[in-house]
Amino acid sequence: MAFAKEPPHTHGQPQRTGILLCNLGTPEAPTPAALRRYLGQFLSDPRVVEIPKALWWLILHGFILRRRPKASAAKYASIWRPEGSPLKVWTAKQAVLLRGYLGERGHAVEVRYAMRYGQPAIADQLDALKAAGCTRILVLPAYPQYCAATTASVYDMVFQWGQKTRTLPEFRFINHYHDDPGYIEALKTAVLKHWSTHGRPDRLVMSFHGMPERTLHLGDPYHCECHKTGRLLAEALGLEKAQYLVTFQSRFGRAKWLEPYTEPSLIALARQGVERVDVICPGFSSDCIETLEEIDQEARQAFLDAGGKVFHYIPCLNDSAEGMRALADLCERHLAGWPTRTPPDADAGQRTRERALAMGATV
Ligand SMILES: C=CC1=C(C)c2cc3[nH]c(cc4nc(cc5[nH]c(cc1n2)c(C)c5CCC(=O)O)C(CCC(=O)O)=C4C)c(C)c3C=C
Ligand SMILES: [Fe+2]
Ligand SMILES: [Fe+2]
Repeated sequence: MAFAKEPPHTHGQPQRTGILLCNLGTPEAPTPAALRRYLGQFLSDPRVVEIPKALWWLILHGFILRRRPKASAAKYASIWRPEGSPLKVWTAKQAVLLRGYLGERGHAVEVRYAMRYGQPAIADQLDALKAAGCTRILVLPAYPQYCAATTASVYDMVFQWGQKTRTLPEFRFINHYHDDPGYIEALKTAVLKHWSTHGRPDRLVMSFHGMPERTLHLGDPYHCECHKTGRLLAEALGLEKAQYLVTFQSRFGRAKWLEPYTEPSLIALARQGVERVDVICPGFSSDCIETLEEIDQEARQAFLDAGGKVFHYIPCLNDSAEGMRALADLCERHLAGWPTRTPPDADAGQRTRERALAMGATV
């Protein structure tokens, strides 16, 4: 294998620090063709679908990629924004804001975002960070709970890039932050803000993305970490066990996934006479198809059709000041020992915030 040519090493080159915020990925457009490309790449990742390659290839190309792109495109069209897919719009804003928050604290860091599937690709953004003089890179997967399908898959991509690179930067990885006090506090604030205007529900449903149940038995910590997040958030809110529920959404295929499933749980609550539910999705760092369409549209309808009266969806942390502060704190701790400090440049932070505001951020 040939390594790409790099500029010759010279002493005294600038040694900068970069952060790469990595999210899942999203189609480039809400069209069947773009969905086919996106789903084709996503669902070919052996970290995501763990069944023998030849058999899965037949199922994926013979069935799934024939029907799902069209159905999914219609769902994406219902949540699409003028600037693009919500997942990408939020992730891009978070990267800009993270640089601003860290800049205000006196850390001079380059922050870029990347998508595990689609654009901007992790490899391209690592090249860009390297070209900008970053010799230290902190990788922040945008997933609070560790899961092999998501977190480890981001690492795979970074390692793949590393295998083709001669002069590797020093890497650090944030494995998870499911029990980080700042993250729990940010979720608590989001819920309390919602309740201060809308009052309290009969139940708070915390819905996390699902996984095949066998991955739990194979040792994936994801299920446990979702429950820990749920418990810590409930404790922070002073909720009793009967006042909240941890559920799993987005089941894919026929295998058993983690239970209880979100939508059937909501239907059961409605049938039990629970009038109002609030749903929050703490596993998603930004709103996306899974929250905006599956929860705020489909699950809402299912709850109301089953006799429920009031359904509130509490948005993800997105670009909220609380969420950004939690991410900045988390990064700051993981940057410890790296020479990122410059004299505090409040103006740089302010300029970055202005850029984020120009992009429509709400902070
Ligand atoms: C086998 C299939 C899937 C596994 C396993 C899976 C795990 C998983 N996914 C997320 C986060 C997201 N998933 C999103 C979309 C999405 N997920 C799957 C399938 C699996 N996910 C599909 C097919 C899709 C696309 C939408 C659809 O066609 O239904 C998204 C949103 C992307 C967006 O563009 O908005 C996120 C985020 C986690 C955290 C996870 C395991 C823990
Ligand atoms: Fe998913
Ligand atoms: Fe979904």
